[in-house]
Amino acid sequence: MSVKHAISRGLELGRTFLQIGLFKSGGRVAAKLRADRFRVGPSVRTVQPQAFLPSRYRYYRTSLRGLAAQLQSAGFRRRFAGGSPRNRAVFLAFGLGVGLIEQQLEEDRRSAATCQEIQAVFKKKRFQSSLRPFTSGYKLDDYVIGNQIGKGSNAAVYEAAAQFARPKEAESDSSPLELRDHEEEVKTPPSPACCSLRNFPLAIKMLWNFGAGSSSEAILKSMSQELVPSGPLALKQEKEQITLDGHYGVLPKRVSAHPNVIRVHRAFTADVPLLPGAQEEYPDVLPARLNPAGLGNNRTLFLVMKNYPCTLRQYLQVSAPGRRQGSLMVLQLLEGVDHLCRQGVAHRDLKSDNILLEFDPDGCPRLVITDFGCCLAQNDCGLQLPFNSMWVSRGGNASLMAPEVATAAPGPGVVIDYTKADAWAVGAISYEIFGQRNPFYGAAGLQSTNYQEKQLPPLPVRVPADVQLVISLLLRRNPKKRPSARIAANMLHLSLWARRALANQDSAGMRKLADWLLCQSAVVLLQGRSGPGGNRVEAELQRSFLSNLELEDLRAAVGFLLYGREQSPPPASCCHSSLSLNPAN
Ligand SMILES: Nc1ncnc2c1ncn2[C@@H]1O[C@H](COP(=O)(O)OP(=O)(O)OP(=O)(O)O)[C@@H](O)[C@H]1O
Repeated sequence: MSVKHAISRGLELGRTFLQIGLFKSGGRVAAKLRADRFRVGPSVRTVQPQAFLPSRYRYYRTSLRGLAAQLQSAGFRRRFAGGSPRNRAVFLAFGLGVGLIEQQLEEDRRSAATCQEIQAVFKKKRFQSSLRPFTSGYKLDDYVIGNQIGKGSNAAVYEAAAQFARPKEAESDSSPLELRDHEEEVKTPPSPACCSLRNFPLAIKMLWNFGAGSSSEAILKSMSQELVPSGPLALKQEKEQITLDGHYGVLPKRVSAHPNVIRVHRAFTADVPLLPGAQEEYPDVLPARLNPAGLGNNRTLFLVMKNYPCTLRQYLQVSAPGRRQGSLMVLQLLEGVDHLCRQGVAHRDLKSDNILLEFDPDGCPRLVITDFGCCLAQNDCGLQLPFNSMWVSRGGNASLMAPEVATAAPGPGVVIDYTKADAWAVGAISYEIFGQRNPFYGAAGLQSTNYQEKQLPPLPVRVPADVQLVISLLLRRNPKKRPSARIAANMLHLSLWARRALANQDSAGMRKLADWLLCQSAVVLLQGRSGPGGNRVEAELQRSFLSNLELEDLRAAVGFLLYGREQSPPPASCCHSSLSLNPAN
């Protein structure tokens, strides 16, 4: 080998190591794609695309660090530096490569530290529920119950009010409980629905009790999933103690408050009352005391929540969200799902009826995931459900069951992983948000068990390309190739707010992104300080993003976005690939 050849060989190796580092910066996916085109010489292990899948990727990163250390060690130096000019040349070139790797690693460390610091600042700012702490409301008599506002297959929901929850205007003294939302000026003109919400700011869900018996403990145990979104004071303390210590087993996991997840403020058992419409609409589930032919038990569970103006389904029947508003709605669902996922909960029954909707002071829809009756919230096993018998429930709504759930066959050792199942359902619901039929509904619709990705109908052209990309990735059959709710949410965040930082991704890309993150953090902190702006949907979303900031997830999101843009570059005349910062869009 000539000296010239040795130098070029050494530089090639140096470049190889550097490039692997840079690939990492562009995100695993972009790296994987570029790796297809990238090969090094025969004496060095060929870098295969799958090397960039998470575990292998980590292996390479660790190996790189080890290799860097090894190269710098005295023994290695002696071996190369002391030899012929050719060896010295190789060593120098290696040294150059290692220096660059070190530089890259240092940059990584700085970016990771920035993310951690930002996360720590925003984690401290916990989401405040709309109800102030209060001490009463643990019995049905504490509430005035109005009209029925909804009914499902397991419950009827009624509007309700309580002395301690009356609207702010009616208050002369400071009540122990009030709805914070009333503190804000609502800009929308008053409508009958709005008046009803003012008179009845709460909603009470009365579960139908067939088989749980009539003891409070048995009811709480058999309907325990409904308690997953309940706050720490939702159950009366003695009740909580019984359920925690008694032989009925422990309460399920409970998730912390989040702007896109329903909050159950009170949960109690009481005798089933005869509420408006009961005899006509659900006579069979009434107890014999109220209907001699009824099959229901005498007592049941009641949940007290905030009363929302409508469900997502009802809203979409009368409104067509624009491209930006639609994207914000999809993003909220992803944030809600990510919040559940992080706390080991899978909803398993996401559909537009189970998503409630209200408006922020700017009129932007705020989406709230509700009805946890089918959720998976195991105290120990996380999101993996042993599926050893056909009697194990996979969840609700078979049409929106992710392929890995719908196709699972029960058997010994079989486990269903729900980690990305709700994210898949968000992908399907996104079609409805953008004015399309849900492709998995109806006799002629696709089946999640056997659809092919190419059969998915196209979304309207007005849907931004990045959002189309997110939706198509969420509907990937293979959960390993599907982004998590967090990564999909990050993609939308970046598309909405980091367009400039994302443009021209190069070796300084991560630095640009880190700078943008710092600016964004400052803006969001200032918004929070300047009053009600902090309650706006966009501000809540930005806080969610920053409080969950992880470098790896961010890189994966960048990688997916770059991959999407590489696949279908936007026409020069339009900027549909990302969402303009102009809220008018
Ligand atoms: N907090 C609320 N505010 C306003 N309306 C609500 C609220 N909670 C529920 N509803 C209405 O009541 C309907 C039924 O509620 P929910 O979905 O919780 O009942 P369910 O019987 O558990 O439903 P499913 O048939 O999906 O199991 C909802 O679709 C919605 O229209």
